[in-house]
Amino acid sequence: MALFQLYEEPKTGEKITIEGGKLRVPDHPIIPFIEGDGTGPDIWAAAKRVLDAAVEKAYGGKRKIAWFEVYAGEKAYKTFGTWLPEDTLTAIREYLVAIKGPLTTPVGGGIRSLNVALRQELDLYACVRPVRWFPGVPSPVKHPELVDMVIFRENSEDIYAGIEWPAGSEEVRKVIAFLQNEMGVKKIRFPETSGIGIKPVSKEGTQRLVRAAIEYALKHGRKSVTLVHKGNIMKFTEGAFKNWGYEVAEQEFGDKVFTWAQYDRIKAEQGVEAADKAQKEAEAAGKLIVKDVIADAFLQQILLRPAEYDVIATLNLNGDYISDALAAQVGGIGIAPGANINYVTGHAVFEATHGTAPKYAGLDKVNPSSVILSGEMMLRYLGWTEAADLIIKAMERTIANKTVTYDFARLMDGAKEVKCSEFGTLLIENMG
Ligand SMILES: NC(=O)C1=CN([C@@H]2O[C@H](COP(=O)(O)OP(=O)(O)OC[C@H]3O[C@@H](n4cnc5c(N)ncnc54)[C@H](OP(=O)(O)O)[C@@H]3O)[C@@H](O)[C@H]2O)C=CC1
Ligand SMILES: O=C(O)CCC(=O)C(=O)O
Ligand SMILES: [Mg+2]
Repeated sequence: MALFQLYEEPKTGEKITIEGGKLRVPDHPIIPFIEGDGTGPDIWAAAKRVLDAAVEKAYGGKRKIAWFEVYAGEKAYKTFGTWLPEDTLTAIREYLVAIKGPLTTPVGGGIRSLNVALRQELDLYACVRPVRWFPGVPSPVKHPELVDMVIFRENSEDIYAGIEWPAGSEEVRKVIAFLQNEMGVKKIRFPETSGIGIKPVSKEGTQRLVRAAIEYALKHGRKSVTLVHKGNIMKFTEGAFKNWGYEVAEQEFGDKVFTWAQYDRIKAEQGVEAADKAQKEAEAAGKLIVKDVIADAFLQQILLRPAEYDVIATLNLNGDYISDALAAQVGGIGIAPGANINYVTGHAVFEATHGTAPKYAGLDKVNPSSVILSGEMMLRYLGWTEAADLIIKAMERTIANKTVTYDFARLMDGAKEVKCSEFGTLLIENMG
């Protein structure tokens, strides 16, 4: 039986596979891409040229990506009458690694997020968003160079999962009646006019995310993993995230880590001096410190004391807010990349942190760096580090030359504003 109902199978290229937890990447891997809505076509066009040029330059034609266009969002709806064709999910399941532009989600009604649907359907449980500063990028803070964090955002649960019912509906009446009559809930302030959303947070979901964050931190020699939560208020979801996070750290990583839960136990038994001493010894021994902070305090501390934070592990909605807030400190979401990954199956969809920026659609104006750097993450994920390094080098040079898109140009003295496509061309020129 044919693999696809709507698409033709790619005629060139080979499948990326996974064996014993390790990706096997052929020289001509088939990589599905989704162009995206709004500014998606502009930034994707620039990104594809840059990624192809980096691979060509790094491997002199020996390696080349076999791009395979798959559809989602407005283009899918116009072409096939459906927002997210099953074929698109099949393609990503089959070829393992994909990259996408942003997709529109209407507010307050209409279709549910296709971005979230892709993450849920493919169980891409970790949303990984590195935030670093490139010298010369305009920033609202005095020391943007101190921001060097990698956010691990849980990607499959939380209030973000989309389990909710609108005010006045038959469904919401049933849920509210159940809560009031069977669960003894008396705290719904306006039951007649409330919509209800549900926030599932599980031990499995938390621990696979925190495990991925700790493994990443250990592999890359990072100093700490911070669990960011609002566990003082949402005790059994966000508070449990913190407890389960410490549990997986201690049970699975043993003496490679020192946790603040351990610190608290030593403090309770032997006093604060002994706890401080134990933490200092752990730091001196190069152990990874696993700590936690309440989300609102974290948002002010990343502005005031960013050097104290490194890898961040957090829940879905917190991670969404933190991604954009941190990106602002290093120049904005125009340069904020990301990946949605299942570290067990190897499935990964790379995408920018930002959305479709609809007011700029078709103007060839916005910054393509976010999707280009998502592609750079993808190349690294494939093990094509030489090509990835070329992109970083080109990005550093192009920004240092002050030839930048509108978002940087408006805040940079003496900058020359270039179009989205021109920025892509400059990156290619600056790879040499
Ligand atoms: N993963 C995804 O596909 C995502 C999709 N979305 C969806 O995108 C749509 C629009 O969302 P919205 O809240 O406006 O957020 P956006 O991220 O699309 O845009 C907000 C602002 O961010 C700046 N910006 C965004 N992209 C770039 C870029 N490439 N270069 C420079 N600046 C950029 C612009 O700022 P300025 O106005 O200052 O120039 C823009 O107005 C919604 O439907 C939303 O659901 C949102 C986030 C993620
Ligand atoms: O899916 C959407 O429309 C928004 C998603 C989002 O903001 C994000 O994942 O950061
Ligand atoms: Mg977001």
